[in-house]
Amino acid sequence: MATLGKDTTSRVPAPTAPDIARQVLSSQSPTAADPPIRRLGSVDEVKLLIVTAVDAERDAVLKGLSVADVDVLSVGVGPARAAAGTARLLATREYDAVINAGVAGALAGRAATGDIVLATASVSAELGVVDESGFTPLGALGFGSNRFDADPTLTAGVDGHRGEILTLATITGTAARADELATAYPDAIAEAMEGFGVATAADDAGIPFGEIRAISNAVGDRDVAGWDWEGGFAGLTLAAAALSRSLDRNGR
Ligand SMILES: O=C(O)c1cccc(C(=O)CC[C@H]2O[C@@H](n3cnc4c(=O)[nH]cnc43)[C@H](O)[C@@H]2O)c1
Repeated sequence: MATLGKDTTSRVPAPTAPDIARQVLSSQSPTAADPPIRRLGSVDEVKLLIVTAVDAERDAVLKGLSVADVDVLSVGVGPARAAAGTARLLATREYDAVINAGVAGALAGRAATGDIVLATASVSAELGVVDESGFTPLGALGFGSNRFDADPTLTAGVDGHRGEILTLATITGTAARADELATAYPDAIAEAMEGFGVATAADDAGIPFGEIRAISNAVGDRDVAGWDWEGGFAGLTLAAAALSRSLDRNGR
C-alpha cells in the first residue's frame, strides 16, 4: 500500500557541481561582525594586503607566508565582491600595495594544474558591448579601461607563468567559449573572477596591484567535480612562500 506523508527512506540526491564547489571552497562573504582577519604583524606595521575570494584560499596563502606586516583576508567570490571588499579594507588601514591571490582556470593548455600564474595585467573580458560584430571593450568605447597593469616588482620573487589573467563574472563552462577567449586574448594564461575588481579598488586608492593565481582546472566544458582544488591550494601555498622570501629580502 502506498504511504502518504514524508518519505523516510534514504534517497539522498547526488551532490551537484555547485554543491561540490561550495563544499570545497566553503565560500562565505565576511560580515562586519565576523571579519576573517589574521594579522601576521602588529597593526601599525601592516603595509601589504593580500585579498582572496574564499577562506580556503586565504588559509592556503597563510600556510606559505612567514613574514610579518601582511594582512590576508577573504572578501567573497566575483568581481563586484572583490572590488567592494578590497575598497572597504583599503579604507580601514594604510596599505602600500594589494595582491589578489587565489585559484584559477588555465586557458587552452597555457598552464597545468598546480602551476603558479602571475598577472602582467588583470583584464575584464566582459566589461563592454556585444553586438553582431562581436565584443567591444568598455575602454574602446571611451569609458575607462578593461585592464589594469600589475606592478611587476610586487611578484618579482615568485616563479611562474607571466601573462594576462582574465576576470569574468561568469565562469566559462563550454569549450567553445574557452576557445573564443583564448583567441581573443592571445597573451592571457588563465581566467578567474576577482582580479579586475581588486585592481579597480587598488587603482582608486592609488596603490600598486598584483595578481597571483595557482591553477585548479582547465577552462572549458564544465566539470567542477574534476577540478583539482588541492593542487590549486598547494600551488598557492608555494607562491606565498616564494613571496614571503622576497619580502624578507626586501626587509619587510
Ligand atoms: O560551476 C559551478 O557550479 C560553481 C559553483 C560555485 C563556485 C564555483 C567556482 O568555480 C568558484 C570559482 C572561484 O575559483 C576561481 N576559479 C577557479 N577556476 C576558475 C575558472 O576556471 N573560471 C573562473 N573562476 C575560477 C574564481 O576566482 C572563484 O573565486 C563554481
